[in-house]
Amino acid sequence: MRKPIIAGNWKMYKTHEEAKRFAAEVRGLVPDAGQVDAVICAPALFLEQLVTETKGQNLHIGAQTMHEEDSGAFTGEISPVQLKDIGVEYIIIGHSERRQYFNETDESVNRKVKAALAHGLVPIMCVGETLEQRENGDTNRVVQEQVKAGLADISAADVQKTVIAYEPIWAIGTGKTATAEDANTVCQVIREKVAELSGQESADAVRIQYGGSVKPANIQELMGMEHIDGALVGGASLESESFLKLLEAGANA
Ligand SMILES: O=C(CO)COP(=O)(O)O
Repeated sequence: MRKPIIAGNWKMYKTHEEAKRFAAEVRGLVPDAGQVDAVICAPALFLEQLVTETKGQNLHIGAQTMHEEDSGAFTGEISPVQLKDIGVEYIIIGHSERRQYFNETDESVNRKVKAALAHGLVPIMCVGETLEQRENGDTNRVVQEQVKAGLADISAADVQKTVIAYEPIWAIGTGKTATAEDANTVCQVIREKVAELSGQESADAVRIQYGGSVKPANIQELMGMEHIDGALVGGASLESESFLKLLEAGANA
């Protein structure tokens, strides 16, 4: 069985003080590691502090993007080596907001996924269609192409360590969720693509999250679906109370 993974994506929210308060509020309340992997992907500024403040708990810290090189003259960027050095364990790669506003492409996503794996970070690789693509019946083709390009030249052992997040762009921050059945269908399409690219063992092991307006009220139904192994959550991960409810639902899935 695949262990559920619930990850919060704080995006560009919270002050230093608010991040600190969140860590204090969840202390001692995170379900244990046998039940669920719990992750917070925070703004880079707060990563080191959060790693320290969550030590010894089943709450793992991730970044929201990174550069693929180990070091170099890339003003403003952060490398996998630097993230690993301060105790970061997860990295979101190719979020639709990065693809839309920061020119990330399937090719750069692939380079970053490889770099993350090479440095022992767990990549959460995001895929998903726009509303227009969905309305044109292109959803399956779009996500299959993103998965194929994103996982190009990655060994089966590394594919099995990767988390794929299916986030339909029209469902992000809009309050619109894909129905659990629709989300499950696309996650199944992704799993079948992984089987074709990397073998059945990879497809059985790879964890696929759904993301897009996930909240305590709908997570249970989503987690009940065969091909949905977790959630990547924006808005509902910002408050400790709702994040803990999401973890609880993940632990009981
Ligand atoms: O983009 C998301 C997580 O990466 C989803 O955001 P919301 O949960 O706020 O819709």
